[in-house]
Amino acid sequence: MSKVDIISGFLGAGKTTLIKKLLKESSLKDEKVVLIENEFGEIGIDGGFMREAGVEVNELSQGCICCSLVGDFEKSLSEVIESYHPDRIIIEPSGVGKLSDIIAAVKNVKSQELELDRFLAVVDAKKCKMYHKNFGEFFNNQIASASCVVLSRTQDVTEEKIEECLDIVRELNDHAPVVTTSWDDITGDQILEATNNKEALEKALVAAELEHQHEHEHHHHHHEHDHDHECECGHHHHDHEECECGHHHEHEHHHHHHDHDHSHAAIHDEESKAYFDEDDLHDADEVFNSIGIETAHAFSHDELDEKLKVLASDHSLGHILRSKGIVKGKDGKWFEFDFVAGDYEIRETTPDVGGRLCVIGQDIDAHKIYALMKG
Ligand SMILES: Nc1nc2c(ncn2[C@@H]2O[C@H](COP(=O)(O)OP(=O)(O)OP(=O)(O)O)[C@@H](O)[C@H]2O)c(=O)[nH]1
Repeated sequence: MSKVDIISGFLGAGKTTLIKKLLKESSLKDEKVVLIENEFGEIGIDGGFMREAGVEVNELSQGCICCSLVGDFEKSLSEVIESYHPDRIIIEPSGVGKLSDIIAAVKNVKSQELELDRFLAVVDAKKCKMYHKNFGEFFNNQIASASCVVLSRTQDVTEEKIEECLDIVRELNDHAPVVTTSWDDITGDQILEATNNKEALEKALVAAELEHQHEHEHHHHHHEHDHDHECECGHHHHDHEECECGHHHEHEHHHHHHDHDHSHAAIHDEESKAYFDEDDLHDADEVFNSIGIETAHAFSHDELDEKLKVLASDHSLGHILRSKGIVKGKDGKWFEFDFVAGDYEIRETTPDVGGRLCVIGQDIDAHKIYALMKG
């Protein structure tokens, strides 16, 4: 029997950091664990880090999170069970994945060998309010469907900010225990202990089912009305479906009618209006885009710092929400960096097989970003 934990959280919330902490400091370290990551981005960055920690990583291809997830993901999950018979499977969905979709996909796997154990939403206390306003469709779904909510970066914010974050969480989810203590002050075991709540799990399953039904009905409606396509082969079918003719039909982006200048401002202005209409549901790849860059350039610390500053401040590049990477430095050094909605950090690290980075955001200008970050 393999238990399944899903660790969701918006872009850069701290999912990978939390998983590492749990694997190191909690009873999970004595279990045979397989991690499944579903990265939204062209280059897997975390894979290398996690392999260092001795965990199997099975990265799924990027793409439409909602639809392609189901095919690829269920197959991947079944394969993992058959090949490894792990005690536990930890699923780290893409930051823009909807938790209710992942839960539904896991429930779809017809295996007696699976038991859903916990669904976490990691919520960045620093960005909670802004994400709630601007990306509620994705962000709120993760919180609403969670059996436990773990706030991250609470050491960086005021008590008021934590309260504000709690209010947002409680508005969406009244059953999940919420961890508000800074991760530096508690052990992985304490966090894991807080997430062992069967009653919250039952309620989360019901909440996720409702969220999913809402999505599903919407998708049907959506597809029936404006997303059916006639393929060159003469077949009529929905977007995202691989036709028997082998053609994959890119969906059309009907939703990009937003005023870009307004939205550029929106992400930096907490009081601005929500980006989406409440009832208009989207797939992640209609809303977010990403670019992966491989580079052999050796960056000086200052140069990298300068480039990340530009990424944070130059709105003509688009709304940059997340970037991470490993790049070669000068004098045999290597750097890894993390950029989350305007905040970033650069750390020295050990050499890797090649420099690579990814940038994820909304309406991003891939050419400009490439020119900036390639080196
Ligand atoms: N000290 C501390 N660092 C945090 C916390 N949460 C996130 N971080 C840092 O934030 C950055 C992003 O964290 P990740 O764990 O990579 O976030 P993620 O959710 O896995 O990111 P994606 O996979 O890109 O969505 C890293 O530099 C972390 O060290 C926290 O609560 N405490």
